[in-house]
Amino acid sequence: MGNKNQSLEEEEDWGMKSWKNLEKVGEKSPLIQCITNYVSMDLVANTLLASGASPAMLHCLQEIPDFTPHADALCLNVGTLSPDWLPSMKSAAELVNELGKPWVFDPVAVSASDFRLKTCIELVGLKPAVIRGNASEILALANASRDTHTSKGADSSHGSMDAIEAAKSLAIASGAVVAVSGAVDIITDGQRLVGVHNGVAMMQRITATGCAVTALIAAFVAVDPLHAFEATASALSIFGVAGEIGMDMAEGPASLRMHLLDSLYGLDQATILSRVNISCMSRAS
Ligand SMILES: Nc1ncnc2c1ncn2[C@@H]1O[C@H](COP(=O)(O)OP(=O)(O)OP(=O)(O)O)[C@@H](O)[C@H]1O
Ligand SMILES: Cc1ncsc1CCO
Ligand SMILES: [Mg+2]
Repeated sequence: MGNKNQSLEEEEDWGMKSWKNLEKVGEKSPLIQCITNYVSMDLVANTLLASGASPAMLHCLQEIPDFTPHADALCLNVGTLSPDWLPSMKSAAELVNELGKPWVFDPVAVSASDFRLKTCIELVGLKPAVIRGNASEILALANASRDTHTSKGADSSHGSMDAIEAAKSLAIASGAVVAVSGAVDIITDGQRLVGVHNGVAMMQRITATGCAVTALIAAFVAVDPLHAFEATASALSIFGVAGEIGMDMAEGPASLRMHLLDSLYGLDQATILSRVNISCMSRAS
């Protein structure tokens, strides 16, 4: 009985936290600089706009000193990595660090090549506030030094539950909050661990939904930088709820993409309070 009440309170609390974070994004319209892959640029920008944030897809090294100080958060994504973008990524991350603003990292297909793996390890060294990947990516990043590469592409060949220990060890080693997306999204700071039970499987059939939710995490962390763990879980849950509502109207991936964005734009407090499903999974010892 006690436990049941406690878990009910936690669920209500997460619903309200998620709503408050989304409301703050709408009120403050944080400016999110995204250095992201070519595939994802459109969906990332439109996801941020639908949530109330303001996207800027600038990646030119010469523009970073002028522009990046105006950003409220930075999102880096290595999906279509090339050596000429790397100085921009590093310079932008270093600048936001100096300015005390958060940045969020998406290690897309981290084990596709040695160059990408080395780059991702270097970027993790630049202290992202949050790292979000699918299970294969988080496993590969956490195990990088042990050379246990398994999946080379952008899609996951593991379930998120397979990556819980990897996520915890990556969080402890990097100091970042680590999120593993999947049927249940896992979020940990190395101590706390929650699962987000929102979303629909069809979201995997739209390219760059992972990249989009990473950018949404950046917007949520921008408005609550001292609570990156809560901001990350909220953003994943809100994006999942938008997917669930979108799926009620969708006939396949293309219409889900449209309805997900419309649903994200239209979310209200009552819907969020009734649908956010985040539960405490364990406490690391
Ligand atoms: N089986 C599932 N059931 C419900 N939601 C899911 C499922 N799989 C993924 N999602 C949701 O889809 C979104 C994208 O997660 P996914 O793990 O597919 O990212 P990804 O592999 O990095 O995608 P991409 O690289 O294409 O951007 C997340 O919001 C996640 O919660
Ligand atoms: C399919 C794909 N390839 C490189 S980036 C990307 C988008 C999903 O991460
Ligand atoms: Mg991805």
